[in-house]
Amino acid sequence: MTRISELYQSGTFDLSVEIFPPKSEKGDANLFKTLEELIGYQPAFVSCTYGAGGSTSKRTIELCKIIQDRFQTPATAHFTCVVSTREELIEWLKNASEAGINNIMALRGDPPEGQETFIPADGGLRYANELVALIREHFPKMGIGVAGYPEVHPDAVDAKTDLANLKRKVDAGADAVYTQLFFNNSCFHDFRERCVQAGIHCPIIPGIMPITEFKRIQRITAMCNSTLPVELKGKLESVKDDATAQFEIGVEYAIKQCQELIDDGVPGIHFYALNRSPACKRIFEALGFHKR
Ligand SMILES: NC(=O)C1=CN([C@@H]2O[C@H](COP(=O)(O)OP(=O)(O)OC[C@H]3O[C@@H](n4cnc5c(N)ncnc54)[C@H](O)[C@@H]3O)[C@@H](O)[C@H]2O)C=CC1
Ligand SMILES: Nc1nc(=O)c2c([nH]1)NC[C@@H]1CN(c3ccc(C(=O)N[C@@H](CCC(=O)O)C(=O)O)cc3)CN21
Repeated sequence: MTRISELYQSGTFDLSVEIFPPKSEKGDANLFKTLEELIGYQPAFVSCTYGAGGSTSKRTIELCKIIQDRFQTPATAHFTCVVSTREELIEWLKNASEAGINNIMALRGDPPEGQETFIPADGGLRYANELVALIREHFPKMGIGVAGYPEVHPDAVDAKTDLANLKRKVDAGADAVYTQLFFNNSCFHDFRERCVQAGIHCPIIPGIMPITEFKRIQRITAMCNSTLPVELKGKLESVKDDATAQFEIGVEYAIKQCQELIDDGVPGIHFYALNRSPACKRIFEALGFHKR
């Protein structure tokens, strides 16, 4: 199956979609329905997150295997440094590789629930660049994606240091950068320009999350340190008791935002679909991507 290193060639456009491991059987059924809907748009890969505290580490591999075997679509497994020793990380990578997974999203990881700051495990890794280096050392052919922060990572000392840290990840061998979700394209443009100036030359893929619910997006943007433009927030607030109106505003906004990015020549878009298909379907169709 395709590796991230083979994507984003000039003249191509690659869609990708992100999901998370559900916590119930009902959640599983919903996820498989979502995958069936979205796979028709032939994403270059589907990525599956890795639960905080490594809670879903086996599930992430299982779901990636299902994405590849049942849905015939390349998978990218998210992978974090949280709670694992070096040896445990290598063991997980071996399992992933044996399951046929060719792509890893290499992350430091969020602190486990109830913990404010990230504390590295004894004998573990502290930063994502160390994880990238570990993967490159033991599995040199693996496709590797890393996270980039147009609005700066919440733990970062400042924007410049954060960018220097992104460069460490790319220099350690990452193939592409996937951005944290953002709603203001000018943030992305500035970020991309700063990346080039800092000597980061790999593809930078915007990460877009369609808004489907005002409450949910407020929760998620707080977690991700992403800003909702004042005007958009006001519009959503004015229909806070109308779920359908919130969805419509979210879809309209994402279509405009993505169309602008495509017109600007981005090599792909990574969609934070997060186990839901209706908004993505509407957006894909409006952008001229049609079902196979
Ligand atoms: N889909 C997912 O699962 C995603 C998860 N995230 C989460 O975002 C958080 C950060 O992850 P990453 O971006 O992978 O972490 P990272 O290790 O690249 O960066 C984390 C923080 O440490 C700083 N830093 C990085 N390398 C450093 C170094 N060598 N020396 C000193 N400081 C350094 C960075 O500036 C940043 O503030 C995690 O909580 C991750 O799980 C982010 C995007 C997507
Ligand atoms: N700091 C950070 N951590 C992440 O894990 C992360 C990011 N940023 N940025 C991009 C995406 C967004 N992620 C998300 C966001 C929301 C859900 C989500 O929908 N969670 C459910 C609850 C999960 C459950 O209990 O089943 C929700 O309704 O909020 C999952 C992954 C993963 N990614």
